[in-house]
Amino acid sequence: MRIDVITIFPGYLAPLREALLGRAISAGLVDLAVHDLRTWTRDVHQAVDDAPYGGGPGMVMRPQVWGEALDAVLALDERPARIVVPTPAGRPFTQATAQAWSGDERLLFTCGRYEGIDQRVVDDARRRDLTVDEVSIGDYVLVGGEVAVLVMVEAVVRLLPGVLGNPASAEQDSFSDGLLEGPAFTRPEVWRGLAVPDVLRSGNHAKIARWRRDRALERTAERRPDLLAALPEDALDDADRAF
Ligand SMILES: COc1cc(COC(=O)c2cn[nH]c2)cc(-c2cccnc2)c1
Repeated sequence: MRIDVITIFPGYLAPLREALLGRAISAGLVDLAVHDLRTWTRDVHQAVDDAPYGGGPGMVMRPQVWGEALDAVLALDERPARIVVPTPAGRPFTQATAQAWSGDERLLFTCGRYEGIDQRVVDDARRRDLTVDEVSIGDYVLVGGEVAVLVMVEAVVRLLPGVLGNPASAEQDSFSDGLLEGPAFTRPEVWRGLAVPDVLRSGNHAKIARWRRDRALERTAERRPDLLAALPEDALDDADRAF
């Protein structure tokens, strides 16, 4: 997978070259290229923003600079790219999104700052039949899209074959069965007077699986009833309902 990121703060993306993601890049599982948006400015001040039409607070990122940057970066590779715009106004980015994008050949992230990017940049790309996804990583406002890109790249790249040492861990992700993960424990058996639940040391794998499922259902019902309500009819068996 090729990943391009266009930003006015390339340094913000440095963490992508650390640890797991860094190893995925060194192993050639991911090609990462970070581009400074100001490369495509033409004025001495390298202006990337201007006042919003219609008034209102803050500034908007100029279409000319973004248009030239997108065209230039797209042209660097003939593989079709999914253009991703992180924004509070986007569709929710979920594990399902990460799963879907992990099959893409190329992702191109555009990091907006200020109040956002002139809408015509997205409109122009879409009318050229480019895939443009405006997505939100959560209902809060960040100063720029860079942090959202770190989140999304990590969620996607960890799903690529060969990236995680233990692929089972991605398959048994939280949300993979639509429920939250239950509690996890490791040694010692007793820590500060708190013991590991006996069932987990019983060696009875059926009982352990049942206990884990019950804890996941309990936690999901308590913290994310919306996820429980969204489960397909056949997702819960009689034992689940009994819980
Ligand atoms: C592209 O347009 C953007 C992008 C961003 C950065 O992304 C996020 O904040 C985000 C992404 N998922 N959840 C939040 C922020 C603004 C923005 C800032 C101030 C007021 N209004 C909007 C605009």
